[in-house]
Amino acid sequence: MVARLVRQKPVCTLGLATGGTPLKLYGELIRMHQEEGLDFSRVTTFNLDEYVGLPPSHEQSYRYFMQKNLFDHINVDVRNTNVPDGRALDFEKSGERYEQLIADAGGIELQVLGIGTDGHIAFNEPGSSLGSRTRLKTLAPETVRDNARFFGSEKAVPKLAITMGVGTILESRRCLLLAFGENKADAIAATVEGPVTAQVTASALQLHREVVIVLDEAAASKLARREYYEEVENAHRMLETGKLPWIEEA
Ligand SMILES: N[C@@H]1[C@@H](O)[C@H](O)[C@@H](COP(=O)(O)O)O[C@@H]1O
Repeated sequence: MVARLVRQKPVCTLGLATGGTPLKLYGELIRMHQEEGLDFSRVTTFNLDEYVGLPPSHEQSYRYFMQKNLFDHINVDVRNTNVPDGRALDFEKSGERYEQLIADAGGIELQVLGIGTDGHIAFNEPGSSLGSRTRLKTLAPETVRDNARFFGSEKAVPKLAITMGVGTILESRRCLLLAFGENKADAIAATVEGPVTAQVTASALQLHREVVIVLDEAAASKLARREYYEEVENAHRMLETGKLPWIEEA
């Protein structure tokens, strides 16, 4: 989906995420760049979020993550890559500036998303306004616990982040939500089949006009309507091949 967009629309704006989840996707984009010449030279990127207080050189900062896992290996112009400034002095202004940069770039064409175990997207923790914009956010205790593995201890995890808002994400033209592993199963079930609620900010995606969700079996395991989703996949496959069995049989 990402590669198709970059091929079809070389001048485009991507929204990117961090965390373990999108690593395979980034690895594949790097491979496609190196082996197939996938061209990122005119692509602009906006990342979802950044920890407060970490300089770009800090190994756990999201800027560092993006350089190491994607930007340093493709031909994107680093000046066209944007990550919220975790060391801004005035977070309100900095958030507004980030929103303006996104607007100036014509909005985000495709937003890549992971999901927290509490159902958050970016760092929009439970209780975040579904209309929120880029701003400062306090991390929930479960997020601090989840991320302690990267920092060595819970104490070392930054407790604040600057993050795109749910409202910002809802304005992207398309979203690609990725979730893998059993620990995401509850959050995915709540996101897809639960009510739209600020307690599970990913559930706001139910209001978005175009979201594709890619799951492994484990992350999908608590969905009640799995059989139907499999039918949807089959139907898409049928459309691709142009073969509709019920017409052939008629
Ligand atoms: N702010 C990020 C989210 O954008 C990400 O989706 C989540 C899940 O991370 P992982 O993919 O490592 O499970 O972690 C952090 O909270």
